[in-house]
Amino acid sequence: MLSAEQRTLIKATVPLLESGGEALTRHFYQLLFSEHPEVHALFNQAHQASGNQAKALANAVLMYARHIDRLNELGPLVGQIVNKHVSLQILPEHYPLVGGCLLRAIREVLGAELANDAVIAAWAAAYGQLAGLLIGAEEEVYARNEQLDGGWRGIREFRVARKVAESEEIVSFYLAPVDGGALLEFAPGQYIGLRVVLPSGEERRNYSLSARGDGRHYRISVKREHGGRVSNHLHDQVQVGDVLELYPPAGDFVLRSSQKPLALITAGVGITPALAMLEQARDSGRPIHFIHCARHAGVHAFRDWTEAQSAAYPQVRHYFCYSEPRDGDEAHAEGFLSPELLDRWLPANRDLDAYFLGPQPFMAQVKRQLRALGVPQEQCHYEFFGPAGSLDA
Ligand SMILES: NC(=O)C1=CN([C@@H]2O[C@H](COP(=O)(O)OP(=O)(O)OC[C@H]3O[C@@H](n4cnc5c(N)ncnc54)[C@H](O)[C@@H]3O)[C@@H](O)[C@H]2O)C=CC1
Repeated sequence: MLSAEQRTLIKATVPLLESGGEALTRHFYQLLFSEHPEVHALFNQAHQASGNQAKALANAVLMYARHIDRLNELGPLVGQIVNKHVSLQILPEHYPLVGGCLLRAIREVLGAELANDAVIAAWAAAYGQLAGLLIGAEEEVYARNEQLDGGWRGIREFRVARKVAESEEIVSFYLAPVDGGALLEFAPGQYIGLRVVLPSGEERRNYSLSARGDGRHYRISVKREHGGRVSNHLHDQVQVGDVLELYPPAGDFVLRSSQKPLALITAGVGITPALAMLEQARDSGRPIHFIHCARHAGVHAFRDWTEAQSAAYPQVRHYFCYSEPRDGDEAHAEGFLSPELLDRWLPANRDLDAYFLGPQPFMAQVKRQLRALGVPQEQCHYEFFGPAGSLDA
């Protein structure tokens, strides 16, 4: 338990973290990777290079410091972190490594005067409290996943049963457990954790489950990322019959129970979780507005499938928008998604549930546009692939 004095010291560091938070976390990651190279695999190096991971940690630390008196008001943040950690198999032994480097980084970036012994001790206590909270919540999930039918803890081997090209840059993998056992059920919108060992070392990634599944396979659909170590490995090296190592499904970007009209608005590879969501929602009979933005038809994955869904289910409407159409490409509109298009494609009654996913500038725009169109903000849901960020900056 933190003392009142320690809480005061923590709160006093909030403005410092706000102005220098990212410098602090960047320094922290440098320390962490130089002192504990074994944790490299737990962090996607592309997110590292872009600075997103440092921003996300800065944001989390800041939120925690701001709410130190009322941790129950942290909202979805703790759940989001727990889900990410579980999907990458973060374990109790990782916390002291992170904690030690974080405290050192605070001291070195703020300087000995600002980060004096009392401040460091307060942060050590706060970190210990946060770590205890997360370790407890994560163990609950690990234990539950292990006990559920078809569940498991840690790694389970899956064999690639099918590999299907979905567009010029997205490939689906159908994965069946090598042990032939049952499959843990998941909620559409969730992702699995994948561990691969490459010549350059171990890597872990999350991939959304892109189909509701047949109870025997999970499906992931992977976009080839320029320079992406894991996506290029999956595209080029992994073939039918090969074995991949998975951690159980996780994630809280899932459909909330509702009968209101549903808008699934995606761009690029962000379409993947929305496919499974559409499958889940279509059986309920609620109206579904499936809006997808792609650069052009060549990279528009699952077009045939989406069209077949709206042909088979009258309550499903689909709209495609191409930002860089090639000659002969046909779509419902061209350019980026605009307020006018959304206005036209969404039902006139704006009391709907919207789930959107795509590149960050796209999500920021959709969020603003939905608000302007009068969709209640608490009915708008989105997720970041990789470290959480902010759409409001
Ligand atoms: N939620 C998340 O965190 C997601 C992140 N991404 C990341 O975004 C990157 C690009 O994803 P791709 O599938 O290659 O998408 P992309 O680059 O093919 O773009 C798809 C569509 O997004 C829209 N879009 C792109 N930039 C926009 C902008 N500035 N404003 C408004 N709309 C815009 C356009 O309609 C475009 O056709 C990837 O590196 C991926 O990892 C992708 C999907 C989800």
